[in-house]
Amino acid sequence: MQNPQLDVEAALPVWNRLNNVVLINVTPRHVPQRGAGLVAERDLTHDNTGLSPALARIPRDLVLSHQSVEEFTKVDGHFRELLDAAGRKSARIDACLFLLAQWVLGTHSRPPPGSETSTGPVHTPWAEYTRFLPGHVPVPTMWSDAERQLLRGTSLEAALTAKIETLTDEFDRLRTASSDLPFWNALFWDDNRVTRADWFLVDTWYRSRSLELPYLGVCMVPVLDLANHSSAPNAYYDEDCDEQSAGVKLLLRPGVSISAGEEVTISYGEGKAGAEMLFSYGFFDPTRSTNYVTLPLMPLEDDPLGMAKVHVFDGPRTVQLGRTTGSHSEVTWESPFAWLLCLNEEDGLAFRILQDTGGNRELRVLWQDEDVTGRIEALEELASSHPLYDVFKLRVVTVLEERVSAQLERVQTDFFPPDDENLTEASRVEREGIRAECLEAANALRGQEASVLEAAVRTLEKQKSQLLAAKTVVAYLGSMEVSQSEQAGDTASNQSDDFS
Ligand SMILES: C[S@@+](CC[C@H](N)C(=O)[O-])C[C@H]1O[C@@H](n2cnc3c(N)ncnc32)[C@H](O)[C@@H]1O
Repeated sequence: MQNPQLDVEAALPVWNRLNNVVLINVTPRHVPQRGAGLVAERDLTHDNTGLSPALARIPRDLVLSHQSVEEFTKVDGHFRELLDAAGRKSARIDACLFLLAQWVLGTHSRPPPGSETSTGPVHTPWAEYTRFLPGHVPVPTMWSDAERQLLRGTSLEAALTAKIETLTDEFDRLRTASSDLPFWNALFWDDNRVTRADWFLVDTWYRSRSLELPYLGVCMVPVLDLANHSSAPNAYYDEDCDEQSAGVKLLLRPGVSISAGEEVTISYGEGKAGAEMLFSYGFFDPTRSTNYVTLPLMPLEDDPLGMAKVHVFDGPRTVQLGRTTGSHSEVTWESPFAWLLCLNEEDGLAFRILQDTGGNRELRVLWQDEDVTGRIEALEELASSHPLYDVFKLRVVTVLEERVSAQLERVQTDFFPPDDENLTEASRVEREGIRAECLEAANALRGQEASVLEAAVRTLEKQKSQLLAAKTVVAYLGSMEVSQSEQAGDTASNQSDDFS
């Protein structure tokens, strides 16, 4: 969809006045490399005493939250029809539908002939506000195919493929479901006004501009969403629950001074991994982002219980590797799912199907004959008192070492396949139209993840050697060898019987 973007410097002050948004000593400005931002109009100081001075106040009724979308369905019958047809599958989809509908209404002010009724369509301040939002956000869902290839081998690869499939599927379903609704058919699909790229863009707005508030939950707050991120922020936001002034406030941080012309920044979340920052916001600072890498795990190939394990496990089917700043050798890992993958029937893990009086069937998990269905994430703790705990841990460490080593090899593989040895990396970048900022971000992520994975392999190898030397493990492996040679002996004697 064509999105004639409104200029924040020229037009946002008018929108603010019309919608009771108050900016105090700050103003919207274009900021180099970051799109729009908020900038101090004069020197600001918080001397650590008294209340934090407010820099912006946004009324609560402007906030786009799950609750506000629900309330909106009560006044706009057309929108209610749209949400019902889309199936109300998640708060994110509903919020994105609200943004899309308001954006289309804002850019095509005339609704389809005969469609105006007492119950809609309703223009909200968002119909205009969406026109201040950027037409491009540098998150990888908006990258070209060639640019996305740069992320091969990083922890983002699988997440990105899954996200693109989800968004494509959502768009196809939306199109099918709303084509039967005359109002939305005329507004969205006549002349192919709304495209798949629009749905991707709306999702990007929501992902890169929403924040979490204690009472309103995940929401988008207009104008506050112009604040850019800094790892040393000078402002923060808070919810104002006072009935008279209910809304969201941007406040100066205690002990902070901002000079006139300086940017006002907030934190998008401390301790976010580089992959998460790139995925949600389209940028990250490799020197500041936390050294976390999260890798998906699959059931072991020959595990007959693999499907059942996936079915009963509600948590993330991943391993999280973390290296804290300052320590360059040790990596901690956490993976309740790996414990479930590595325990088996002979260890005391069992599955039972329970059927209630209504005929409903449910899969339950037992550990040492005790029902632990609600506690599967604590399997390591449950197994810690077992005499073979070190043997179990050796299995987990071995599986993780293989997984991490495979990922490391992949992330270190050249991402330009050698199809033409005469072409340099630079000429390939140019030929495939890869933008410099995508190459830079992907390289930074690959470098950061490779270094965490290398350290993780070293840690896991060390843990494996220590476990292999543990008394219980030595005794267990010894007993396994004896039983294997007895089996081999039995086979050999059977064979000699056969041949005699
Ligand atoms: C909540 S919006 C902030 C307003 C935005 N700059 C705009 O033009 O409307 C978040 C987006 O701003 C940009 N951004 C924010 N902080 C940044 C930073 N520190 N470095 C680079 N880009 C940043 C990214 O594109 C991010 O997805």
